[in-house]
Amino acid sequence: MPRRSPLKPRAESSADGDRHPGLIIRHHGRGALVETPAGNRLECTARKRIRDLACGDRIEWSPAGDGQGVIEQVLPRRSVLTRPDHRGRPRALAANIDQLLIVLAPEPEPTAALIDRYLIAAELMPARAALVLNKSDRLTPANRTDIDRMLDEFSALEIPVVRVNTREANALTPLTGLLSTHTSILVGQSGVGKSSLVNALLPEHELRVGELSEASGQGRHTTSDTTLYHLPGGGDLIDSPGVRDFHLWHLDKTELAQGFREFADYAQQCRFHNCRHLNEPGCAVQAAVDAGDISARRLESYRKLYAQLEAAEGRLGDY
Ligand SMILES: Nc1nc2c(ncn2[C@@H]2O[C@H](COP(=O)(O)OP(=O)(O)OP(=O)(O)O)[C@@H](O)[C@H]2O)c(=O)[nH]1
Ligand SMILES: [Zn+2]
Repeated sequence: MPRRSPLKPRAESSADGDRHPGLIIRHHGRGALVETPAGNRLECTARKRIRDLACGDRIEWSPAGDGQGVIEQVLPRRSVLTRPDHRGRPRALAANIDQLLIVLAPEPEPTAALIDRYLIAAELMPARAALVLNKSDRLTPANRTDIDRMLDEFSALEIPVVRVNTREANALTPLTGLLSTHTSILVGQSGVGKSSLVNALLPEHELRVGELSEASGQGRHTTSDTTLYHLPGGGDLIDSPGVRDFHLWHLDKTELAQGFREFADYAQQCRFHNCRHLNEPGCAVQAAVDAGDISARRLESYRKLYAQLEAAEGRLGDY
């Protein structure tokens, strides 16, 4: 390794030649808004061979004149969120997410089975998961007990749970804490308050969208574009209507058990190495349920999903 000359500090590039590192803030077709480590933003076009670019991708770019750049390479991703395009082929929507925040609320009434599905998605991405109970101002003596019981089951799986609302000042503090060191997305049922949370977390949201449009000089983006936001309290949020709508599109039934984190230690002890934990003899996951170490509801949820996957040949229905 040649030693760096103290007189010639490298530019912000640590890449070879005229290549510089960057982060995709937003992309549209072959173009993308790229942020440099110093926080500058420039419009770039991707080389033709780069097929699948996504918001959140770490890339290398080279200057192309006019203050614009060319994306030369996409660096390996730690995770990717895909959804089918109009032909049903998976397309990357967002990359390098490391936290899935599952938003729920007293209304619409949450179901544990739906949370299970989001948790499977998180485990398989892989990303850390946390539950965000929004509209905490709507908790009543009547609905609180059921919700607490449901959330306790997930807390026992060491999944963080926070209670927030978008109506009171400072009521988002537990959420900003969770967000601060991660690249997160907010997912959840319609009406739980995802848009309200994004607006509350990004008070200058509208302004920022305007700025981005000006920076790109293209005005090509629409409100449906997936965008990465740096949060005022630290951490990044990747958001778009498509991301919020996220659900599991494809899942192999043989992967399903990996989505139930508490099964792992027991599954190794099943009599058959390829035990499906359905009704096989010597199933250690079933034994753990009988011993009260795993929730019977979770195993039941797994079995229902397994049956659905088998019936639908690998495609999960909509949430
Ligand atoms: N009481 C109360 N209402 C809230 C809170 N947050 C959001 N709401 C209301 O809940 C409703 C749904 O909020 P949205 O932010 O549109 O929910 P969403 O999850 O984005 O819904 P979709 O766009 O359909 O996915 C709106 O009427 C909000 O005003 C909250 O903390 N407390
Ligand atoms: Zn088993």
